[in-house]
Amino acid sequence: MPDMHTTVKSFRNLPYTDSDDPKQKLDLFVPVREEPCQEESPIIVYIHGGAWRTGDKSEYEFLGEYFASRDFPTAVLSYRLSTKTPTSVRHPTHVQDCADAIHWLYTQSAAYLGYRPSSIYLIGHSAGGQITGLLTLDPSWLENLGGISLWEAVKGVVGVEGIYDIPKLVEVWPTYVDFIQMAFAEDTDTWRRASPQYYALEDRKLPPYLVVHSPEDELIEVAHSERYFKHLETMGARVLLNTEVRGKHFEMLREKAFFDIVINFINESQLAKGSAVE
Ligand SMILES: N[C@@H](CC(=O)c1ccccc1NC=O)C(=O)O
Repeated sequence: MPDMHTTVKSFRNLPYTDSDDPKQKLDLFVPVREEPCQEESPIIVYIHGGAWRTGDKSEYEFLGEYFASRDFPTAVLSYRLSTKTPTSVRHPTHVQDCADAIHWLYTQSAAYLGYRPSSIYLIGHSAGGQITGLLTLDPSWLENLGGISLWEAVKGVVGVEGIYDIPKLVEVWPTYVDFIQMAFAEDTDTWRRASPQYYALEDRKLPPYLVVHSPEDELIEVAHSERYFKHLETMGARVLLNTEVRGKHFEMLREKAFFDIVINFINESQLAKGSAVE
């Protein structure tokens, strides 16, 4: 783990809806500043992976701690998983929960941050990459959340070893059909509609988008990210592909190189935003 900088205060298990389901909660990691800072930092939202059936925010505290120590308040989300067969939780519940969490952060997190976050950066790993992809490419998710549109507040997206094309994933890895059916049922049309690869933005500009994939990923092939990257390139100006962070599917998240490229991406996107001529 890289060195920490700023002291971090954390707030755990904040419920982001009225439900008392332990999965509809988030942990918030906030940099403690000695002096009020000039500019409001953007907030990072981390959406974990685990094939929509495993994983929990508690396993990714290290990411919240680290990004907050580098002055970025960070929310690490849990969302309801598709664990049992037959399952009651299926797509689009995962995406809906994460959209609800983002809405909560916008409307309620000022009590913890001291300001309302108007710039949001989404990071999604693996199954979380599917969720962040849909939140970005299907704007209906972040629009009309309690009468406000948060789509424009998303200033950048990082997809990390994401699942973007479910039919293709199952074609390449036939055994994955088990967890895909648990989360998306059997209908391959639903698989397609749940895949960011098949969405394109019309009349809007794609936010800056970084696609990261370790060449040592043992669970998803780099070509999966390359195809998604090519698709994004047709829609946006600032789309980046990085295949330099080493490490296996879950291990690469702890690499210093991973933290560095995410922080660079956010800093550069913030600068580009400031100088953008609209
Ligand atoms: N540990 C997971 C497996 C998993 O996470 C996974 C397996 C293959 C391809 C992608 C995966 N995760 C994506 O979120 C499970 O037990 O279902």
